[in-house]
Amino acid sequence: MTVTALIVAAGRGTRAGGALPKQWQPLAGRRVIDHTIEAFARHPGVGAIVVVLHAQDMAEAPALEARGITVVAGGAERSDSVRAGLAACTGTRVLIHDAARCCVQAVVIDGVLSALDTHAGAAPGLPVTDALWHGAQGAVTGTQARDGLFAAQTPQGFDLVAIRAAHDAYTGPAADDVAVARAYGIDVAITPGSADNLKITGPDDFARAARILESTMDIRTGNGFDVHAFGPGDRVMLCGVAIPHDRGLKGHSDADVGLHTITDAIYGALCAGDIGTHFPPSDPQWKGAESHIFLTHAAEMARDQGYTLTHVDCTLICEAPKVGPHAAAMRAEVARISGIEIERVSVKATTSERLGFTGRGEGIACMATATLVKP
Ligand SMILES: Nc1ccn([C@@H]2O[C@H](COP(=O)(O)OP(=O)(O)OP(=O)(O)O)[C@@H](O)[C@H]2O)c(=O)n1
Ligand SMILES: C[C@](O)(CO)[C@H](O)COP(=O)(O)O
Repeated sequence: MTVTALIVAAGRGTRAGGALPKQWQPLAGRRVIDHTIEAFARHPGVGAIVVVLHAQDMAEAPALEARGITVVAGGAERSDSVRAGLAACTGTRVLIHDAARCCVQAVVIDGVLSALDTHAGAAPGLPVTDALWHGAQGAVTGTQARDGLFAAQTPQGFDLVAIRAAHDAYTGPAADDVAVARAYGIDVAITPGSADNLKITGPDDFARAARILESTMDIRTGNGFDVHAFGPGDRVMLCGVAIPHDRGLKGHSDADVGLHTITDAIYGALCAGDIGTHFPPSDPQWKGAESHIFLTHAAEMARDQGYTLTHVDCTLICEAPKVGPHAAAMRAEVARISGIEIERVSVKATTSERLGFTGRGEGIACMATATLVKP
């Protein structure tokens, strides 16, 4: 059974407020929609992902498509967006999910997929546990029995052919895809929902979603420290930038002490040894190597293990050369090599007040930290 996750993200998020529609707002280190996509991308039962975007957000499409995601334009109502997305789905089953439910856990997806073995439709629901009232003008006007009532969540899963036919036959507003399915006669099982599977709707929901995501995240910090001695030369490589100097740095590779230290910080966060583990100095192929090779390797290793590099802080310790005039270029180079935004990279420098080996101008030391996050 091939399952496509259909993530609807074409709403404007008017109730949530903010400068951007809620799915594009930052939350716990990445955008809301990225958490949602990641939840399905890492689920072993999901074979393909279709994302429905608002026409004004189509500039985001190439980056999503580069991740193997199919992107289509949505419509004025949620049901229009679902219909547009269903046309692009492949396989036999579909999980229709709100981009705004970015904390969805694998166990909720598992429950829906299992129920689809015996039903044409399945969706998570939470039994209502609070007392229910009718109200008007700030006063209670009646009560409502809660027996048999559920709060509906997504993903709502269906046989693809059946839900396409149901949407084609449906007219008028629909609270969700279960309503559309039932109107067509599709039998829908209720599977276990989760209080954590909230839909970001109002401004306060961002903080709640961040707490949920952060409580399950694997957040790691690694540190690195390296030293290279000065030797003959007319420039030094620091954080990928060649800086004219009256001496060079000695080393087996290009001796870029900045990139070596950041690379070690990432390996440290991954508990993956150090630069010498992966690029032994005894191996002649790394003689004179450009150090971006090492940082690229560490950053890819982190990505392959599901981590996002969210921050790098690097401090160079030397009396000379002066780092300040080159710090912006260094940040840009570290960001480019590691594949992250420049705003996530800090490069700064200090002297050691003429004390010690750096103070005597015998070499350059460097320390760095790297933060990795896995949702
Ligand atoms: N025309 C629409 C409307 C909604 N959605 C998506 O449907 C999900 C649930 O809808 P809701 O929470 O109501 O989102 P918005 O419509 O964006 O919110 P608001 O009503 O506050 O504007 C969201 O992921 C939203 O992006 C969509 O794809 N197309
Ligand atoms: C589909 C849904 O998430 C089920 O709870 C919900 O109905 C969609 O959000 P909206 O606020 O009703 O548009």
